[in-house]
Amino acid sequence: MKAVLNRPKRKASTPPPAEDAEDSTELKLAMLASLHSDIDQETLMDVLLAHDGSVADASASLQNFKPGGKKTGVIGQQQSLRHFAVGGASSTSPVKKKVKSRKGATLHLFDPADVAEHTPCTIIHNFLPPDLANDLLKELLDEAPTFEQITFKLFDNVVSSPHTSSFYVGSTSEIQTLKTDYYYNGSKLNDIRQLTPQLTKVRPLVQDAVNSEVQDRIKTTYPGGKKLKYQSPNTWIPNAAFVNCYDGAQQSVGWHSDHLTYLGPRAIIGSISLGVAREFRVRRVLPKDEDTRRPEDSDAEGQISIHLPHNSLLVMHAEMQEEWKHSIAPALSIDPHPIAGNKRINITYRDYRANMHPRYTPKCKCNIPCVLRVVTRKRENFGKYFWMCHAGNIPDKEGCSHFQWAEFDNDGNPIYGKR
Ligand SMILES: O=C(O)CCC(=O)C(=O)O
Ligand SMILES: [Fe+2]
Repeated sequence: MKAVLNRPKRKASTPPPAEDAEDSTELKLAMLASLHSDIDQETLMDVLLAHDGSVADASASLQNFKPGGKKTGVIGQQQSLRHFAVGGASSTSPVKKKVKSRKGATLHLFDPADVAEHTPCTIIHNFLPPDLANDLLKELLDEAPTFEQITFKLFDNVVSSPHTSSFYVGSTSEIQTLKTDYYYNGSKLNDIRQLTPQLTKVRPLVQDAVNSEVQDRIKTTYPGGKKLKYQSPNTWIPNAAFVNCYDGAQQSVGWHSDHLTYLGPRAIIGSISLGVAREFRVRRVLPKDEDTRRPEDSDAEGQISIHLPHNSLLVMHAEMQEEWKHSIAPALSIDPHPIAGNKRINITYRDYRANMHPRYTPKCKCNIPCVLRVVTRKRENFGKYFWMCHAGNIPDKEGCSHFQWAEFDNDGNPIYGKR
């Protein structure tokens, strides 16, 4: 599930020490966002930078901030990057000249060909038969009032993500297993539900579409048409669905990447959007070592906004969780949806892998199964996976400093050598 910016400060630990600093900007950003939920993340980031990373100073200067001047917040300006490509709007071939993101500016993508070219995602518009999409939406709108906000520990505070969600699996025995064996942010989850009739009906359609998108992606994008190291060659089977509800323009989810602990490396996720159209922002994560940082890196980290209309399926491909972060940005305005009003429902279908069950994964000194993470800060170990203690995410608990490198075979199957 997601790593919703939930890294508390830890005491000195075993390597890689640079990971201690990981996400510190995002933590600060999340803190500011929870204090100023009406202000968009781009502005928060600018203000944070202008105050040399001091949350207190940035927050003080935001007390009198009036949202509105900088951005319209309205989705729907640009149609396709291909209109700007060499060869003009009539060209049907893919863009040859890469249009890159720029630091400080958001590149808005609406066209599936642009999304496939510039991000690790592909998108299918009008994915479900219209009536099925509406039935699924109605069913989940009925469920949503009982969803809860996810709370997480940020430094010494417990904060809530500004949206609600719930977690669904196929059978009562799976619910039981998830409740007793699995940990999220160091604790057990209580709200696990059985897949609803429409979620069950849509599941095989998502499975087929995602597997076929993955095959296409391998052919068109990865060098030599070969699957990536660690990418599973197995059929992707969505046995869990995480459902989010965003009620109104201000509800959002901060920058994060989804937890790999139960999905394994190079996880694939199929994400359906229903109701109000919102912006899904993505940005690349590059190593932050001062000495090896290249000037072009900051532009490559510029944010890209993917427009997610009602009844679209977004596939997050292999490199998404390791090398990119994503968020649902707060909007300044939204177009109400005829069925959902101001609400957006999102379903992320996921494949919980049997060989990543917590009965197999390493345990830390707190006797809790470790969380799987990936190095993103240091160029030296960039992309290497490791297991670490996440008991520190539990309010009032310290956690231990357990760390060990994680090993996988070429197909992404874990190798559990020493425990
Ligand atoms: O609402 C969305 O489209 C994304 C939700 C998300 O990132 C998550 O559930 O991890
Ligand atoms: Fe996510």
